[in-house]
Amino acid sequence: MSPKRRQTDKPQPLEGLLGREPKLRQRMAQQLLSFGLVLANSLMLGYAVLLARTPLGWWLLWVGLALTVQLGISLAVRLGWTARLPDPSLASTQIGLMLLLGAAAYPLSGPLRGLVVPMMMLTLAFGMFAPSGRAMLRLNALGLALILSAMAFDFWVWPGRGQPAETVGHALFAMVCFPGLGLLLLRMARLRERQREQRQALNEALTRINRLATRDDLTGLYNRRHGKHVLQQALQRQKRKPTGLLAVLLDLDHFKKINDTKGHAAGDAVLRCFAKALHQSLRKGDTAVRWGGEEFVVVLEPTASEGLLAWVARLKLAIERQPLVTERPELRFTFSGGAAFWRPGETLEQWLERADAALYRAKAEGRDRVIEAS
Ligand SMILES: Nc1nc2c(ncn2[C@@H]2O[C@H](COP(=O)(O)OP(=O)(O)OP(=O)(O)O)[C@@H](O)[C@H]2O)c(=O)[nH]1
Repeated sequence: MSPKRRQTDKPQPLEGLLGREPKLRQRMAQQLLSFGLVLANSLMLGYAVLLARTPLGWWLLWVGLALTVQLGISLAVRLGWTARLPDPSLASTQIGLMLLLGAAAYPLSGPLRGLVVPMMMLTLAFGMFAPSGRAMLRLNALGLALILSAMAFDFWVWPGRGQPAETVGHALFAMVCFPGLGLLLLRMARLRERQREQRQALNEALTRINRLATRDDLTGLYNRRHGKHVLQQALQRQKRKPTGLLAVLLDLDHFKKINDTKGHAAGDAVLRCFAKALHQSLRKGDTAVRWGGEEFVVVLEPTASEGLLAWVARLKLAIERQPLVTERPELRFTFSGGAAFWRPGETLEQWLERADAALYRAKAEGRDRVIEAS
């Protein structure tokens, strides 16, 4: 089991509340933050409503609606209902509804109504979680339109309640601060987007580098260096729990002739074709390595039901079925092999030397055969 796997198997803090999957946990952490904001706003509005002698029923209605929005969205996110949506944390919907409630708080807050503008700006700060910079700007414009409408409504319903200059001051404050906050958040969204792109490019580069370091360019099989490492690992596993491991050294017959008579490109095509057949003939857990030139190493974990001969037959059949062989019969080729079971105590080099000696015998005895080392 890999260390990464073991780490995710560990119980996570607050797993029941936040979930297990990292992205879900991140979304739920956002929800907790927003829940705190709803509670703080409710308390602040309660104080403002008491001072203004606004009927308490309005405050209760406001708190009821705010908690319904908050709990409803948190529940939908936690249960994974939103996971497939373009905005899985429902940030835009939640911010939009909270802005509406924020604006509704303005006429309820009497002398403290000026506090509603920074309260709404705090809600807008959550716009950094909106799916795009454009969505965030739309929310900003919506917030400004709502608060200005709430101010106009307040002034129209209770014209004598506050100084007109005070309301104009609030409006000017909102008109400066909302777009300012929007621009700042937009800048942040762009930086995050660039960071995301750079991370993706880095991951792609790492995958490419990893492939270049471990794979053979022509055939796509493991290269010799990485193949050796994989073979050593297989040996270590055998030392702990010997289940039987068979190495087969394979070499194409008279490959030089193909190169000399049909050209180097045809030789390359034959190597690719052989690698593909090899790949098709192997089972999960078996390893194929381009050892060099036209030489390959295969490590098989033989089962009771299938031995070396059965695998060789399958490889030959796979070669016969390759389009290169069916379409260009003049490129038909054979291979020779030397096979050796690993013996306890043997090093990789000793093991492969025995396979090599068996391959030498296969060549000497007329090629197109696989011989098992004694
Ligand atoms: N086209 C191509 N040829 C390669 C590549 N790597 C090695 N070779 C050629 O493989 C040939 C190997 O030839 P030899 O070692 O003489 O072996 P052979 O002709 O297969 O003869 P036997 O092994 O004795 O059956 C050489 O001509 C190399 O140039 C490659 O990547 N592409």
